[in-house]
Amino acid sequence: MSRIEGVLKTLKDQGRKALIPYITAGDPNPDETVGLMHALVSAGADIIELGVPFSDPMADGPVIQLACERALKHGTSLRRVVAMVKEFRATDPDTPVVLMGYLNPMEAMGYETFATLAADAGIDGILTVDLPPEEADDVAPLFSARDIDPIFLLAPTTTDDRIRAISEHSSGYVYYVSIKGVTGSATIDVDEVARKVAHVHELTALPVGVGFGIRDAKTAAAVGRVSDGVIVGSVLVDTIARHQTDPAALRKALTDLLHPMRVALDDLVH
Ligand SMILES: O=P(O)(O)OC[C@@H](O)[C@@H](O)c1c[nH]c2ccccc12
Repeated sequence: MSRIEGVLKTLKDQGRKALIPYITAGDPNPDETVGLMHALVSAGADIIELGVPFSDPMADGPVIQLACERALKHGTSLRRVVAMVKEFRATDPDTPVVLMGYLNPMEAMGYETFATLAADAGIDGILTVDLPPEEADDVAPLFSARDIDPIFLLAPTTTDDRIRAISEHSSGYVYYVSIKGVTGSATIDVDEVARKVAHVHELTALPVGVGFGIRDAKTAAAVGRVSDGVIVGSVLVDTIARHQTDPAALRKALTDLLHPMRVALDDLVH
């Protein structure tokens, strides 16, 4: 059983939901990332989604675009991101890390080299934003062969046939994108998400994580009620932007945001 499957199974047995924060590696600068990852775990993260900064992040809104710019300005390469996970892994053997990224840097490195380095660093899952699962036949097996879970996105417009095909290529969990549009959008319709996620659950046995548009504890709990986990990105990245120059204030601000989400999700158990 992979580290991701293990964590999700334990949570499910406890009736709890996964809290999956996203940050961009190298933002505000590469020296901060590993410390921020540990801070996220202390605040209640079950899995960390770590973004590989990219110059043309089509699926991202302005908040994460700027994070990518900050990280790239400081020379955050894919190789360096993998090294950050290795450093994190040395002191946290338990918390799964999902690397989230666009294909271009992985392709430039070579998928096989990337998969080998990722496995060696203790990366648990790889989410390739712009790899259509139909074209994943060549890439996903390189990850699976190294016990790395390939994770794919499902959108509100994804047809049933594609949901089935995508979940066949996936392990760990599938990521349901709650809205049409880019990351960091303001509002989500929780009832609509509930209907869609219930439908996805009928088509796949994998756990379903939901992301896009979750900015507060109340929404996290409402989405957690109908899914297996919530992914929270832009609101955290925005906080990083506002506290770039003060690492202590940054960690406190991140904790103040994330911990109430943990509490709200765990309150669902009762
Ligand atoms: O930022 P939001 O709206 O909270 O959504 C999570 C999201 O940031 C994270 O999972 C993510 C960042 N970049 C992405 C690109 C595609 C899919 C998902 C992502």
